[in-house]
Amino acid sequence: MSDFKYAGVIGGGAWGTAMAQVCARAGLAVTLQAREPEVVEAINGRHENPIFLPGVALEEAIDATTELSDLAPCDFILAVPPAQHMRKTLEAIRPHLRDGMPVMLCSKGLEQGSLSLMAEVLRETIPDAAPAVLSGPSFAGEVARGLPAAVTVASPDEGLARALAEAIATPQFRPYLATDIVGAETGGVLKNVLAIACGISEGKGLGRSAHAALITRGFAEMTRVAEALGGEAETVSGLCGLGDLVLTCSSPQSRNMSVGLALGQGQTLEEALAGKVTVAEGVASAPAVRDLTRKLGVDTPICEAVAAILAGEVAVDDAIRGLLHRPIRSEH
Ligand SMILES: NC(=O)C1=CN([C@@H]2O[C@H](COP(=O)(O)OP(=O)(O)OC[C@H]3O[C@@H](n4cnc5c(N)ncnc54)[C@H](O)[C@@H]3O)[C@@H](O)[C@H]2O)C=CC1
Ligand SMILES: O=C(CO)COP(=O)(O)O
Repeated sequence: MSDFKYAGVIGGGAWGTAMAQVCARAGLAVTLQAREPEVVEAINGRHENPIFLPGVALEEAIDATTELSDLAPCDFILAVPPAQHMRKTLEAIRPHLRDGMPVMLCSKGLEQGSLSLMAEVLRETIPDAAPAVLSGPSFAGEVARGLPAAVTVASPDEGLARALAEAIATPQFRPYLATDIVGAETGGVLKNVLAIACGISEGKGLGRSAHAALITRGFAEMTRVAEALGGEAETVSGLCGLGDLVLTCSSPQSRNMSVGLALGQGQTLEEALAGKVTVAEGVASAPAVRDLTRKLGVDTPICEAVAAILAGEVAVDDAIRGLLHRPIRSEH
């Protein structure tokens, strides 16, 4: 049995709310910090999050607040803001955390500018935190409704990964353990960019064969990037890599895939994102992934094509033509 009894969740979006739900179902006390007072009011008063997770009845045990200081007594933190806001979020929570606080990073993105994964951002902002990563195929709506899901919980401290996993596990939410946080994070970053590619393919009506080719060649890109960053191919072959790639590339429930779908159907990026309060992380991560892989000298043609389309540097049809006209090469 884990000693963790009290979880603090930062971020009242769909995934932060779903993770608070998981923690409450696992029997933990939970405080969820959200930026929006109306989200806090709805969670505490009506046990729902109508802005980011509409239509889901939330556990009454979830206590919401706008104040990061209210997370001070927690045994561990789940950090779930959009990746581009992770640094300032961690800087803001830092004064309220005790030394060595376990922080489980649940966001999936690469920081623009620094080209840092979230664990690097954590190391720079709260150097004495004990890092962990939670990632895997898990749509917030499904998880929050109690449908089954399995994820990777990774930490270089195997004992911490186990303690966190045991604390949050329920019969519906099954964590597997890993020690490779670089691999675990890289999978989550790239699958979002690759899901945009799959959405574009779907929107253009390119068929199931193209879809399978994109997933497979995208997985090759993911593996190369993870290894170049010091992660392991075995990690990305698991839930946090291949598993999440398959999920996110296969359902318009994915915000990333649906952005791609809209682009493939001829919308501009501005049109595809118009009026959305939710985040499609691949849009912000794609240029950072391109900068990083060029720096690393890793070949990622699909991610490059997505970055170029999103930046308006190339038309969708030209990007597809470019991918299909690459020189014939060895598959492995
Ligand atoms: N929704 C899902 O099914 C899953 C999402 N994730 C990851 O969780 C992370 C958060 O995504 P969601 O909870 O889905 O978000 P969301 O799209 O439901 O909501 C947007 C979130 O962004 C926050 N936000 C907006 N502007 C901000 C700012 N300036 N500073 C800080 N926060 C700001 C909002 O308060 C809200 O919490 C992302 O990295 C995503 O990839 C991971 C697994 C599943
Ligand atoms: O990460 C997710 C599922 O594992 C959610 O994907 P989207 O952010 O594309 O909706």
